[in-house]
Amino acid sequence: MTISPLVDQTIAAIGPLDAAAVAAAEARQGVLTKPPGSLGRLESLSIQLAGILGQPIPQITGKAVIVVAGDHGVAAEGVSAFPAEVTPQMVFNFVAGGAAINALARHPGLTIAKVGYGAANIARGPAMSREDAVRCLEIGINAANEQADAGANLIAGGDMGIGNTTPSAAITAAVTGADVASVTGRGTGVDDAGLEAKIATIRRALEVNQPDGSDGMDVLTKVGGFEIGVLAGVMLGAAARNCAVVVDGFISGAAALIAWRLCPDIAQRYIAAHRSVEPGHNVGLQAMGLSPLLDMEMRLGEGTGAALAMPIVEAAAKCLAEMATFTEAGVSDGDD
Ligand SMILES: Cc1cc2ncn([C@H]3O[C@H](COP(=O)(O)O)[C@@H](O)[C@H]3O)c2cc1C
Ligand SMILES: O=C(O)c1cccnc1
Repeated sequence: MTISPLVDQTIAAIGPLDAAAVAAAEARQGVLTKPPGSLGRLESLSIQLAGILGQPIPQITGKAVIVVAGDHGVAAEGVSAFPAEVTPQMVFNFVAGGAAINALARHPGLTIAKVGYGAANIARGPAMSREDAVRCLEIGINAANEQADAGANLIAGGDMGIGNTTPSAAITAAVTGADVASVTGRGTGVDDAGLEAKIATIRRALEVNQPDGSDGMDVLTKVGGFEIGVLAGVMLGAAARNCAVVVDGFISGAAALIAWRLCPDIAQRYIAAHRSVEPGHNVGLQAMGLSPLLDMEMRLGEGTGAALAMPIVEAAAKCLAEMATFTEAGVSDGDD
């Protein structure tokens, strides 16, 4: 399948994990001064990181959260508890440093890479043209490359886009085959009637568009969104640079599903940060074989869950790097 030279090259650069680094990290975990396995998921995380970064003792050299905003024509169907104007208003808030993600990752900066004035209403037709979908992926790849060039090797995406839990649910249903009702939540907080109407809107979007859930480009074009496409590109770009991809909440999870359909090997480079309150998030994570690190009962997006999980990933790397071995510390191991 050919998407564009940049996207094709990026996908081709994403291979399986570095097996030698994985084996070395695994062996080292076995001789550090602790009962085997006692650091639980910190151990498996450190081993996964070794494989992703291609380093027997992986080092996090920099972190980045790339927040992407997009408007959604489907907001006109009343699927959100908030009006679409909130999206650009929140972009100003991000730049001013006043959003939740600013409190967790304090380095505001704005890049303008406009795809268009919002995705079209998916309840009536496709979200975007194929050209726009390609452009989204390329913008994301370039953004990830910029961060990797600046030294980041732990990269997350974050989203802002009123209405975007609707395409995210449509994507999750299309890719996983799950029933729409099981992957649709209240987003910003729609009431019971709003939730029923939202489910009906998502069913309509899938009926009208008939996305092929095995084809990431088809899903993005028909029931995606601009920020979701850019986030999928960020993930592809980061993975191609041997960076770890920290997956945030429901919208990032939907983007991760699209990138996974474009490149199945990428899932090994995903670290699921947290379990969103949105029920579809866990469905998507499970389809990719991922288990989230945290359950903070969050449902915000913006990369907030990913930012919270990053110190845990760093802790995993530090334990592997900095702990003494039984021999070094003169501590008797279990065989003595
Ligand atoms: C003030 C505000 C800040 C946000 N930051 C992220 N979201 C999140 O909520 C929205 C998705 O929910 P729905 O599909 O129900 O519209 C997205 O903008 C998402 O980024 C926010 C929402 C609001 C209102
Ligand atoms: O899980 C998320 O990322 C999420 C959930 C609800 C609304 N916005 C984002």
